[in-house]
Amino acid sequence: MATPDDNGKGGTPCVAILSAVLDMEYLAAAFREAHPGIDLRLGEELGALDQIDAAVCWFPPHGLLARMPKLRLVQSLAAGIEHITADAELPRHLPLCRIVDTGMAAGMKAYVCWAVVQQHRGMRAYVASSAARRWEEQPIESPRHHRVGIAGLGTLGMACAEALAAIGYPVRGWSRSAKEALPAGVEGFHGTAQLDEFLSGCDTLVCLLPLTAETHGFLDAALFAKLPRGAHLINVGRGDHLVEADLQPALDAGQLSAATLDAFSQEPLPPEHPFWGDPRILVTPHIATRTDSLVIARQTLDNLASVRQGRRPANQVDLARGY
Ligand SMILES: NC(=O)C1=CN([C@@H]2O[C@H](COP(=O)(O)OP(=O)(O)OC[C@H]3O[C@@H](n4cnc5c(N)ncnc54)[C@H](OP(=O)(O)O)[C@@H]3O)[C@@H](O)[C@H]2O)C=CC1
Ligand SMILES: O=C(O)C(=O)CO
Repeated sequence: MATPDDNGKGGTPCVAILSAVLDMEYLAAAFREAHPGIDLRLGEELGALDQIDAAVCWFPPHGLLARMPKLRLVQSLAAGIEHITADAELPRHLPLCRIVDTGMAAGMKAYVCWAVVQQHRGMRAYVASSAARRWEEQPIESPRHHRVGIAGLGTLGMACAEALAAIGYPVRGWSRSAKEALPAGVEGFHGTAQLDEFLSGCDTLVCLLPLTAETHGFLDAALFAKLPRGAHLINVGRGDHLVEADLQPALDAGQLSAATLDAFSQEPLPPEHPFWGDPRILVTPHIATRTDSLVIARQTLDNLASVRQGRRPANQVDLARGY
């Protein structure tokens, strides 16, 4: 029988917020708002590990989850989960869930549309001409003539495809499996057999794949060679999708014209990294989108309640598939 304290979800939840790379204090208030009285553990204050029911993670310290014997749920605070599955000791029998959220999709749509338009319309030139008080037009090409391809037609890729089609770009998407229903103006491709055909029609290529064994190093010289000459690359997936050493040679050769990158193999991007200061490369510091803290807290607590009630939690990852 549920008590008022447990909100009908089976006892006061004990939730750990774990990260080896970020101060997670910012999430605490949202968890307390979502469940006043929650037993929250974070930072150095994890207490008895055998009391923890659920762990919310962003690059959790390796080996720690395996030392929580009563753990029932591993929750990524992000859409991606490779930062958790990289832990060789991850208890793989437990449900691992990720965040799926309309607010996150809205942020990604805004970033990707901005990234496409800023390059296609030459918007960066206006920053310079404005500073120099010059009234100077860049060439205006109709979006109808600029084909945008999205590798990864999942929650975020599909939202971006729909948004780009709505502002007039011919859009194509590539996924592992065939899509039965696609938004108007979006053409679908799937599997390795259709990859080359997909790439041949991408004046801008957006990477929105999850990072898996199959997609690691996806953006390499061989792939760039299959794009139309002068294509623009946008990587909002993960840094390790890109073979970083292959990017500047492709730009030097004119095979690519520009790159807008939000994710990097090493974050923060080290100060000596050659991408900094290259006028053809626009670097943003992994800010394409974020999830509202309260959404993370609510999805975690709902998922823990589901697990406690013997139900499948929402947005559980298929660990065999890797996403
Ligand atoms: N920069 C940022 O701020 C952020 C980056 N991200 C990144 O975006 C990624 C995508 O998120 P989301 O859309 O929610 O993920 P989803 O799991 O919803 O979608 C993944 C898509 O990739 C496709 N895919 C996976 N593996 C392959 C493959 N081997 N070949 C072809 N297609 C493949 C899937 O195909 P199918 O449909 O057939 O399953 C699916 O269409 C995240 O994993 C994360 O890395 C996410 C949020 C913020
Ligand atoms: O949700 C994700 O996977 C992110 O990268 C958020 O920054």
